[in-house]
Amino acid sequence: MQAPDLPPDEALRLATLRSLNILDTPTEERFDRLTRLAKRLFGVPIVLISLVDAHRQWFKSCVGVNATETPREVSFCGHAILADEIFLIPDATQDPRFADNPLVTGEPHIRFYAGCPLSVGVGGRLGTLCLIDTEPRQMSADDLALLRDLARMAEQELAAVQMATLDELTGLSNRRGFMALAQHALQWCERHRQPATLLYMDLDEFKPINDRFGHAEGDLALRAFAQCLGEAFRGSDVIARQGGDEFLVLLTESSPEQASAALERLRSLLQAYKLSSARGYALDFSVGAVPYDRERHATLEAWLAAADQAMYEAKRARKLAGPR
Ligand SMILES: Nc1nc2c(ncn2[C@@H]2O[C@H](COP(=O)(O)OP(=O)(O)OP(=O)(O)O)[C@@H](O)[C@H]2O)c(=O)[nH]1
Repeated sequence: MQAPDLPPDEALRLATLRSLNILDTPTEERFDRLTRLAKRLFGVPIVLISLVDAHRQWFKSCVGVNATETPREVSFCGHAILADEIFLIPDATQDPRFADNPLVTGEPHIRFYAGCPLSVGVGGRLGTLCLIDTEPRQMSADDLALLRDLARMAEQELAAVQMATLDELTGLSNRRGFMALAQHALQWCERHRQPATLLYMDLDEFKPINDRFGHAEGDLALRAFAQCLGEAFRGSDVIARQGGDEFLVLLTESSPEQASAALERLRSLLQAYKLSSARGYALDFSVGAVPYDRERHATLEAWLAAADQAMYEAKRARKLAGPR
């Protein structure tokens, strides 16, 4: 048996998959409708929407099997996500990569497999819509086109899941997306005994920008701030717009000193933006920076509350100090 290789973009692929916060969620009619439809149209006993996680494939939707996941190393879908085209195995018993695969020699006795990769944006191939039969079979050009069409519909549903985690104005994660990504990032830091710092930021004097220059200018300012965040922090940091003029950054593998250095970078970028854009206002912010402490922060929510409180105190101190 040949276990599937890892795709070159595995890290981005897994980050995208996890940011959807879809793994281990309950069944949903919008996905089940597609697998049922494919089962009827192709007359196969098994159809799956399979998402390929680090060590397993997990089924967002499945008809014809009771399992909800299998190890990645025995999965056909692990192979199917390595290329853009449909991965077709007319008879697994005749294919040296699969003839002794336990899913072929045992339940569910796979003979035929056709998996169309599913992508969302540029995040890589997250999984497949796949057809499985216990008899060998072939696919016509029309069959292949139909499977592709159904896969595009599954991708649209996945994209809708992704949209629910994004902030439309800035393109950053929204709070929901942040909670999902931050949970994974924090677990990673815990496992690898790495420090992490949470930044809770609120723009200063943002309302006057709206009031003086209009809401559209306020939107532009929020987008400019988001852009500076993206440049100041690492690609692996979790950056989100919490709502209104509040932003969150979770810095992983970062000491408090490294977090301070990143904040200094951000202030320099904002200063440069002010000078180059000449829009008649500055973008400044108050921040609460709280290093992760497993004793004090039992949950992500508790950590966020501590950073919110620290931000509030920083803002109050700034207001007491008067205009700068
Ligand atoms: N343009 C724009 N404005 C927004 C958006 N969301 C929230 N706001 C405005 O952001 C402002 C946030 O209020 P505050 O945080 O109290 O304003 P502030 O002037 O920064 O106050 P301080 O934080 O005390 O300095 C409100 O006026 C909201 O109407 C948005 O998506 N676009």
